[in-house]
Amino acid sequence: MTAPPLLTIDKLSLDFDTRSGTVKALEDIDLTLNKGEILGIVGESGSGKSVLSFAIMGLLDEAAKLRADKISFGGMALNAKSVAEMRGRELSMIFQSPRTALNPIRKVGKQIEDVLVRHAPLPRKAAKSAAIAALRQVRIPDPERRYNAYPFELSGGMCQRVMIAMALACDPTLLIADEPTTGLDVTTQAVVMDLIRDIAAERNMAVILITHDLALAGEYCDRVAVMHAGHIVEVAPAAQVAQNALRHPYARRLFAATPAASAELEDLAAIPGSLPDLRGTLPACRYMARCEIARPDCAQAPLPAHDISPSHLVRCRYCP
Ligand SMILES: Nc1ncnc2c1ncn2[C@@H]1O[C@H](COP(=O)(O)OP(=O)(O)OP(=O)(O)O)[C@@H](O)[C@H]1O
Repeated sequence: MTAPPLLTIDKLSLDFDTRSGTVKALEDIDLTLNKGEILGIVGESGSGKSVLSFAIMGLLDEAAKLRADKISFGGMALNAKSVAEMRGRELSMIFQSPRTALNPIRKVGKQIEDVLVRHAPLPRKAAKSAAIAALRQVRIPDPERRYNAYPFELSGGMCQRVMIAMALACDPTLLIADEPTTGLDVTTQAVVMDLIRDIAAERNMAVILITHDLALAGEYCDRVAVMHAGHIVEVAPAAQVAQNALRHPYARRLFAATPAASAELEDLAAIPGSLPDLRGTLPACRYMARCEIARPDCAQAPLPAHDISPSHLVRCRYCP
């Protein structure tokens, strides 16, 4: 018998009420994540990757209107109360720009200690050695000395490792990593991604990797979900990325715009057209205005879900 998924999301939609109208940021999101699995969520800027992770983490602002048939984590319904209890413990998140996420005037070791004291919870006395162990686990050389460093004394890659140490301090079951390698040079990106992958494997921790970079997701993830304008348009085993076997016209464009193992934002801009305005009336397929195979009935709901295999799903009426 197969184990139930760690995370299940059924029919999640998210609107933001703004002065200029309702932004339909996410619609009909279905997603599962297994224990220990690494799932990449890929799409260009504005496709909804971050708001989806904020929805899972319960970090949405008051203008957000979230609806879902089901969001469950570890067999429990995730609601405002349960997610607040799990955040920082079972559920953890790292963001891009580690330098701005860290407190500039507090030693990095103390910042890890703060997390341990608040969430583990550990007494302050025991937290110092645990913080040093956490620095060692993210392969920071000479962790006893680095415990006393301020963020400005560390490189961007080291700061990101400190952020990872903080996120992992309470041994989460799910880590959401939102563009964790943005702003890092290519070698440091690989070091940080190898670290996340290795720790995930050691701890059987699930990871959601949010990225613009389809090649990176293909390399480090087990499965990849491609997002466009608030829809998940394709979910496939990551091996399909390297084999250029994604089917959705947008996913194929995204692949074509990924020149080698590292796509830059500018390369992704090579996809023709732009994201639709998410306020007002939208066609069922939000990609149709940019799509070379669209037909008039692509505007009609429902947006079909087409199973290529049990692990490969595409939401497109006409892709082969
Ligand atoms: N608080 C908010 N109020 C109104 N609209 C919002 C709000 N937060 C996000 N949005 C909209 O939701 C959509 C998805 O945004 P999101 O930040 O999740 O995209 P993204 O794919 O993560 O982009 P990026 O890669 O640039 O971070 C965008 O159209 C954005 O403008």
